[in-house]
Amino acid sequence: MSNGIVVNQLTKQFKVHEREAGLRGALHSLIKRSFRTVTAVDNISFAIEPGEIVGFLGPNGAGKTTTMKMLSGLLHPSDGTVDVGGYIPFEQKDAFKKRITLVMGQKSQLIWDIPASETFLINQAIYEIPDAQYRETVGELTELLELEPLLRKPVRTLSLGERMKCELAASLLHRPEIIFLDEPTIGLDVNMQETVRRFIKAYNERFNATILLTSHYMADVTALCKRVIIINHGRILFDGDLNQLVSTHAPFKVAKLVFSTPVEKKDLDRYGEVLQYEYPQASIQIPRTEVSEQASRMLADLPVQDFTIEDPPMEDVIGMAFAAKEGA
Ligand SMILES: Nc1ncnc2c1ncn2[C@@H]1O[C@H](COP(=O)(O)OP(=O)(O)OP(=O)(O)O)[C@@H](O)[C@H]1O
Repeated sequence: MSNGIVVNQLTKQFKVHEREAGLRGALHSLIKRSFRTVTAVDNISFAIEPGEIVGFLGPNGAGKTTTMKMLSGLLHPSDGTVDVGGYIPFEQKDAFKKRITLVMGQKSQLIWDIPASETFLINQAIYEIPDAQYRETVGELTELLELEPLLRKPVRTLSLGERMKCELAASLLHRPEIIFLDEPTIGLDVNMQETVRRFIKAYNERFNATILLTSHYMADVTALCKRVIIINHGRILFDGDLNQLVSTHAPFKVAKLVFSTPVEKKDLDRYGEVLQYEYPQASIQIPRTEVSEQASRMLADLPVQDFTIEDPPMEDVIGMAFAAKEGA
């Protein structure tokens, strides 16, 4: 059975009730209701191969959550078709629900006043997980996520990061092969983000799970996703290799230098565009094709104490991709 996803010309429109401003408007809208149509997802198509981890990126309100809800069967599409692991999600078949999961960083399925281990038991019953498989999976997840000290505490006493780890475990007890992760690291500190990221990668490798992930943290995307789909105003702006996105929209790298003695700013201009210079540090933007030549010149000519070459921040690359499309 395939774990792939095929989305074809998918659209979702919401009808939103519009109320006129002020008391008069409020009274008027009681008598005559007017509606506006919001197109949250606008004719998108893509396919995801079994075992792929794809980053689903875009600004607030772009249509990411609405798409994930349609893929997991919580929302009915207005138009178009969706095939997730061979199922039509909105039919909500039990066999489909056993193969997928949707984790939303901003929402919790754990019951607040009882320990996470008891929510696990509820999920065991809901997903009809046989005892032996349940014990084995809980054991694996407990080890991978270091849950041992957390499982018996009431959920309300856990930190945000601890709760997210339990949340992931609860969502994965039935070993779904297709996973929708909507901001799984939101609000977590850097160490916990890293733990969750490592876990997602390990789960993907262990079960060859297909994963669609949204995150506003670019470190999640660069660590986990070879491919990204960028969406804005419900439409796909880019679908492809992350490296290709970077080289198309940011055809340069940034050299970061630390000097042992001061240098003149004008002496830096000849290597590229100086983004910032305040002794002892400088950042210089260099076209990708010239990086090795300029790097060896700088190391030979300047009193360099420390030197690194970096890609521009992903946030900037995505900003450039948006700007290029909107200007096109
Ligand atoms: N139930 C709804 N009723 C009306 N409009 C909605 C509904 N759900 C979403 N929308 C609208 O659809 C658009 C897309 O929203 P969606 O939540 O899918 O965006 P998103 O990309 O997930 O954003 P974020 O990063 O903020 O979570 C927004 O304009 C939103 O206001």
